[in-house]
Amino acid sequence: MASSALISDTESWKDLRAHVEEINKTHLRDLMNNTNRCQSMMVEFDGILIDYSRQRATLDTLNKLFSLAEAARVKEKIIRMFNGEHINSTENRSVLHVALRAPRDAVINSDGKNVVPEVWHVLDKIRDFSERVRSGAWVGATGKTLKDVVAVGIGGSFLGPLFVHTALQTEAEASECARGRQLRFLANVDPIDVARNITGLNPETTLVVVVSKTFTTAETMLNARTMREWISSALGPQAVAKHMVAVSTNLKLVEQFGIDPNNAFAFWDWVGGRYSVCSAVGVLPLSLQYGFSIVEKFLKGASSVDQHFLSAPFEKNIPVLLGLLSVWNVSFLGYPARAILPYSQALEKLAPHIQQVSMESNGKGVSIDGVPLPYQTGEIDFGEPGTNGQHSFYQLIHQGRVIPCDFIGVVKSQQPIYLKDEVVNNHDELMSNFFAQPDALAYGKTPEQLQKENIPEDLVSHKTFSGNRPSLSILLPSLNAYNIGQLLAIYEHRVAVQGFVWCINSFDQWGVELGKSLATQVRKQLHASRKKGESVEGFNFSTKTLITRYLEASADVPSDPSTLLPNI
Ligand SMILES: O=P(O)(O)OC[C@H]1O[C@H](O)[C@H](O)[C@@H](O)[C@@H]1O
Repeated sequence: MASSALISDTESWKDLRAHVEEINKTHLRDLMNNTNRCQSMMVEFDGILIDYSRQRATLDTLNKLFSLAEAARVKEKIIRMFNGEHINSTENRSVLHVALRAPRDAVINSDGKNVVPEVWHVLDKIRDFSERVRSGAWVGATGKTLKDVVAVGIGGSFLGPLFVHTALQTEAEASECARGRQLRFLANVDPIDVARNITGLNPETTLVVVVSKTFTTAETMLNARTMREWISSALGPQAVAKHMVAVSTNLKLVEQFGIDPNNAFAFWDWVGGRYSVCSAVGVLPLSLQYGFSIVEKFLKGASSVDQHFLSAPFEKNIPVLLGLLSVWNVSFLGYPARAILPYSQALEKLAPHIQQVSMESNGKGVSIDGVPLPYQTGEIDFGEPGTNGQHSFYQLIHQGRVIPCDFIGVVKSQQPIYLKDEVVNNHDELMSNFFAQPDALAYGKTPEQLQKENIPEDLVSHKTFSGNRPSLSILLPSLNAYNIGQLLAIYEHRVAVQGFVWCINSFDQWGVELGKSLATQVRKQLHASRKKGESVEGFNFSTKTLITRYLEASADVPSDPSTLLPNI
């Protein structure tokens, strides 16, 4: 395919378009009867079992998707990514989050230089620092051990670490290592988030980790200044050196902020924000909370999937298969959304994290060459743990819109409970739902079945389930640091595969800029109005009216305030 030609102009794409008609003649009820088909639609790697037999696809569909992958040069693009080529062309950068979890002796080049030694240099520094803090060798300004950590950051500097932290919190080994310690995340610029984070914390025993790739993100920098004030107003300005450290690619700005460069943990421009949880962004706060050896297991799990992604043939390659099936659902079957439904409360922050990984990566309108696309890219991701979601939005999934679902289950619970005299144990109860929901979606319930059950005629249509609703099931052996790393890497690479097929740049995010610059204009206005009483100018009627109302109704806000921090 010539670089400016669109993937939708290829024969493979057109073939899949035509194939939809064939698939529309099938029903999952019947497809599921074909054991050979179902058997070929299971794939296993490193303890993880994926069952995609409930996708609205046949083996023929898969072959056609493999042809599409070939037309889109997916294999070549994967290799180019691992080789450190500048596949993020609009920012002229490599995309090398795989190097963050590569073994110490691996060689991964960016711009002719092996980056793995730098990665391990920072990892070793984190191991050393986190051990000193955890052991009490590094203490706060008043000599007390720092047992609590507030990680200040937003977007990719927040969601991945929050996901992993939430998943580890109830894991036996990790929770033992975290005994007596707390890790909190301050993300939103809303002062309420500051209040929530500092409530119950003592500055004397708190370490603040400012996490920002750029060190310019408005929200993070204001929150960092707020936390600096919280520390210095309680302990004096000299305490900042002992109570604040940073993670960034911009070490110059870290120093300007007043953080000792020795206490700054670097990462690199070849790590995208939403792919940065395996850099110091996640590794530092998580190591402070759980110890480096737990976090190293997480990195190993991700690395295992990296190797699989690079080397497994496409028919057995989990991220490739899942990525291609997502493209099938979005671009051919026309399903714009995807539900991420982990049957594990520990995975409650998976969906919010994948929302950024997937939607910021693939929500694009032009090809990587800048050509407007005649097809939609990306999907609308949302999700909640089961069974909570079942009592909330599943109604729509069963009888309303068709939303392909990812069901994620775990064989061994992190926290088993057995009650004498119960029919099943608590985890089996949860898993009963995990196994039942995909079949309910796939098979549905026909009017004939309802009539046999003597359902009153006027209720038959209400109680009918059309079925034929696709899902896939991911079964993890357990949920420890290693498995969490595997799961993360599967989703990261799946998103990349989708972007490779759609021929977009999944690694830039220009769409977040416009809102930021308009906020700058509003910020200037609020400042001028509050300080100098200037009237609101330069906005459309609607925005002007709203801002004016806001200012008038909050006229009691002091124009030259003295410092006020939350006090709850
Ligand atoms: O880590 P930072 O530089 O503070 O960036 C935080 C976030 O900022 C923006 O919203 C970007 O779109 C995100 O991709 C990024 O993760």
